[in-house]
Amino acid sequence: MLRIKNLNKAYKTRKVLQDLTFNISSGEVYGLLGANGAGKTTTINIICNLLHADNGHITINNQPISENTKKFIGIAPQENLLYKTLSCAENLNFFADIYGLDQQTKKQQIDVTLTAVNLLDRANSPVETLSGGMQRRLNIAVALVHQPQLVILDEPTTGLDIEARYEIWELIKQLKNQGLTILLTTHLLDEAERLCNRIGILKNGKILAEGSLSELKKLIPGEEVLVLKTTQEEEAIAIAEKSGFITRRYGSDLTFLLPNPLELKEILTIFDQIPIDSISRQPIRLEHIYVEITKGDR
Ligand SMILES: Nc1ncnc2c1ncn2[C@@H]1O[C@H](COP(=O)(O)OP(=O)(O)OP(=O)(O)O)[C@@H](O)[C@H]1O
Repeated sequence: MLRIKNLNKAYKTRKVLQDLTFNISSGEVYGLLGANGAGKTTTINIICNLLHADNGHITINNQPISENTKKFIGIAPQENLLYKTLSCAENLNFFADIYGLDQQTKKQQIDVTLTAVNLLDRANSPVETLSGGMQRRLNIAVALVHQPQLVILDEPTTGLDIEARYEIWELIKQLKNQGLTILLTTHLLDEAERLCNRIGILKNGKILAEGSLSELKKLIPGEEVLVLKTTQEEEAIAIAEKSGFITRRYGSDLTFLLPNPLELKEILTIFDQIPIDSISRQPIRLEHIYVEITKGDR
């Protein structure tokens, strides 16, 4: 549905997108994962025709991005785009008018989207009386009201408490189950892991790796992660490397990538010469993949 090929964008001499290439198929939730400044918002602004790339190709439904393709896209920006003194329904009415919905479709779509984001009972409440989580859900409703084919959610849970975050995740899962195509940008790895069919890891305006979680796992030289707490870290590293483990640090945690899964008994035998405060085996997660993939490109 969305095809992006060799997109480049620079602000003066600063290259922000460098041959950016990725596709999103219909019905897919694609996660664009990147740290602050990776180029996520710039990419979104180009997709929405708010910004022009210096060169490259970008199409939606095989049509080059233009004013005409705006109707295919719904965007929930990072900062809520809502009128605080207007009610939920009035906000949706305003945006539905911008998209040119007729009276009947508009009325119907306001009800449908308020129901989808679980705010029908707050239809007449002014936005300023809603919680932060509710406002974020309404911000997503604005993106849905004109029945777009592609919905862009730009860091939809940033700044929300965990309960509100769970509500947004549930909402995104529902939209996914309805077959909506979604581009989700986030720097929250567990968010991408939970919600996305495919993930692109973006750094300095380049996709460093892309695929489903299981495809990305194959890029990692390990089957399992071992987190070890010991007062004798140097000795632990020497022992581990002799056994073919790969040493990594995630924050202050001493961690090893194990090329093959081992029984805990076998692991304890390997480290039996040093004191161990704690040891835990974990499956490879997106967090580990992200660090592995981005570390060589810092
Ligand atoms: N109008 C601008 N003029 C100059 N530089 C800009 C402009 N907009 C963005 N940048 C720079 O381009 C880079 C990419 O920014 P962008 O906002 O696309 O990143 P992002 O991945 O969305 O980051 P964040 O998660 O912080 O929103 C950053 O280094 C940013 O400082």
